[in-house]
Amino acid sequence: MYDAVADDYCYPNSTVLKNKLDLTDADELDAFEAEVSDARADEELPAGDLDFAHFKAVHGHLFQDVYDWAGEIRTVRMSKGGNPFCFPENIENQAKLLFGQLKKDKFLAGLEVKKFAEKAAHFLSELNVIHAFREGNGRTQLSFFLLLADQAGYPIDLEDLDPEAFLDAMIASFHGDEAPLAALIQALIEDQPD
Ligand SMILES: Nc1ncnc2c1ncn2[C@@H]1O[C@H](COP(=O)(O)OP(=O)(O)OP(=O)(O)O)[C@@H](O)[C@H]1O
Repeated sequence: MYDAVADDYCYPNSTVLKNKLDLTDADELDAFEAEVSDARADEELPAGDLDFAHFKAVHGHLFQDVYDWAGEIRTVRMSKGGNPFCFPENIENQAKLLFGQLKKDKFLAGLEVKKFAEKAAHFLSELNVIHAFREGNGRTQLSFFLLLADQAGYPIDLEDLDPEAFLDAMIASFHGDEAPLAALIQALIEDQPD
């Protein structure tokens, strides 16, 4: 749940996001959203160049059944747990910088595991600060990270991810400490069966 309450994305006098099924009950929407985005995540994700357009396409794929604005950046300010994300008017520019750096870094290919984990943690942390979408950022970040890791030669199985530890690490990274996130990523890679 975001700190930001009712906005134009929500039904009048409600914090439930307008959705394609017109579900107005928060629990029903959560359940539907979880089910269909999981199913979409199991499908082949859109192909792309690991750029911002690709990232948005992944969000569009995961949430196409739920929101009209799937794949489109948000237009409202948001925060979580008191932590403010990028203002909407700065999202495009910040994303251009972040994805530009990723390209300069050759999409993190050819790095030994520790370096890859550090760089990937930094990328994920910055991506989270941008928080491009009104909803679905966490799931899109993870799906995109899997594509990135796969292409860099480090295929990862998310079954092995501890969601609570991951969330704590993401929040720590928001406050500038990327070490727990890097350690989690490194452990995920090292724990993969050969
Ligand atoms: N207090 C916080 N400060 C900074 N970032 C946070 C905080 N709480 C959660 N996050 C980040 O925001 C993501 C969730 O964003 P959002 O709710 O848009 O995504 P989601 O896919 O709908 O939800 P989830 O990731 O919980 O399934 C988390 O995965 C985490 O990376």
